Amino acid sequence: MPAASITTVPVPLGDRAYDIFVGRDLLHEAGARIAALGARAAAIVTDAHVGPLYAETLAQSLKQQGLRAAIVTVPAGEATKSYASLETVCDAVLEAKIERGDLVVALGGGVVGDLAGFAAAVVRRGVRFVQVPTTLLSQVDSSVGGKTGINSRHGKNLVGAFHQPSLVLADTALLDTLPLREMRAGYAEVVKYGLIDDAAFFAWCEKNWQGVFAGGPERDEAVAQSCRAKAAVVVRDEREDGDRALLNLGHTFGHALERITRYESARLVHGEGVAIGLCLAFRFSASLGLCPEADAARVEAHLAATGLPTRLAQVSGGCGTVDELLDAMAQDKKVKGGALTFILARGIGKSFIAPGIAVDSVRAFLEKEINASRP
Ligand SMILES: NC(=O)c1ccc[n+]([C@@H]2O[C@H](COP(=O)([O-])OP(=O)(O)OC[C@H]3O[C@@H](n4cnc5c(N)ncnc54)[C@H](O)[C@@H]3O)[C@@H](O)[C@H]2O)c1
Ligand SMILES: O=C(O)C(=O)C[C@@H](O)[C@H](O)[C@H](O)COP(=O)(O)O
Ligand SMILES: [Zn+2]
Repeated sequence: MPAASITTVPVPLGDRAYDIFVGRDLLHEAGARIAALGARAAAIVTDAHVGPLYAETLAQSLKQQGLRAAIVTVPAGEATKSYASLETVCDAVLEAKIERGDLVVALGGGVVGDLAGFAAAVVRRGVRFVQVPTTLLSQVDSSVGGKTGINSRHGKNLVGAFHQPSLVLADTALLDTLPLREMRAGYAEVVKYGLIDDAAFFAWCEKNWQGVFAGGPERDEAVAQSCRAKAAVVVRDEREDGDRALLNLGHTFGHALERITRYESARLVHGEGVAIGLCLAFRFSASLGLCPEADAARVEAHLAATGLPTRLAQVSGGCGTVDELLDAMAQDKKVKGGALTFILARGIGKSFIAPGIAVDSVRAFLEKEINASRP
């Protein structure tokens, strides 16, 4: 049998440089790659869905390399990015006697990665961590770039730290067990890279999305290309002093919806918020005369074709009032001097950072969007 092909994406961040490996069946050989980091023990943090599927394979692979491995399991879902779960994970990592030279290994989606990464950032004032992302979203986005954190009742990801992983192992075969809803959610972040600055990649997505979902070679290609795109931005601007904010395309609206739906995964998951947010960002840009209406329509048509929500009316249990949406957006991390910053677009692949957006123009746009969706 020919060896499965593995793509390596370097993230050259000086003394925080690391590699992302993308390919099928990386989990079985994960122990050797992780052991090469020189730790003696690892705390594998996972969730209640992923743990039973993959944690034992990873633990065995680590043990074969002579590492001590403990497994810490948290509940699945966005509500787990909380102060309470942070305490649970930090205590469990300490209980497992993980030293500074050891590792926290995040085995799961973005929820586990963000939570475990933040625990690693603060336990003993910083231990190293490895990302083993198991959702499409975490393989193409959250495992790369070092943003870690939890949610607050005030808003998404408002408590956190930049803490880069030491290694990312994206085993695309693990996505074979991912529910379709979560595959779609992750796909919204794939499309985002095309919309930011790569119109050719967006066109590739329109043509190849079914292969990505089905697990053909297109899946590995989409994951590797997304990681290359994200790594390039992170290397330019690790701590979001400038360009990195482009990765927030669709998120000012999306994060507001996640707060309004109280981080209840049954109502809305992050990628669905991003899908609606991407469409809103393009329609808002069109309403300001910045972007052709046809481009906004093309974005919506593609996301809708994959089964993603694209309109506020599709938020289960309601999207809240305009005032509630604006109130949630006021806590966005891109706010400067009280003014909103949006990522807007002059067209597909032509996104830009737009500071100082008047609240009144956002209000008028949202009123129109909400009224348009009334029966
Ligand atoms: N740090 C970053 O840069 C960054 C980037 C994007 C998103 N995020 C964050 O990531 C989170 C969303 O991550 P997500 O979409 O991966 O959600 P998630 O972690 O909640 O995972 C989605 C669901 O899929 C299940 N699951 C995971 N892998 C599976 C597998 N292989 N087989 C079967 N089930 C599996 C999980 O248990 C969960 O129920 C949000 O909190 C978001 O804010 C962070
Ligand atoms: O890595 C980034 O930078 C991103 O903005 C990627 C986003 O997809 C991700 O959802 C991120 O967590 C949002 O960051 P935040 O700073 O707005 O919380
Ligand atoms: Zn995101």
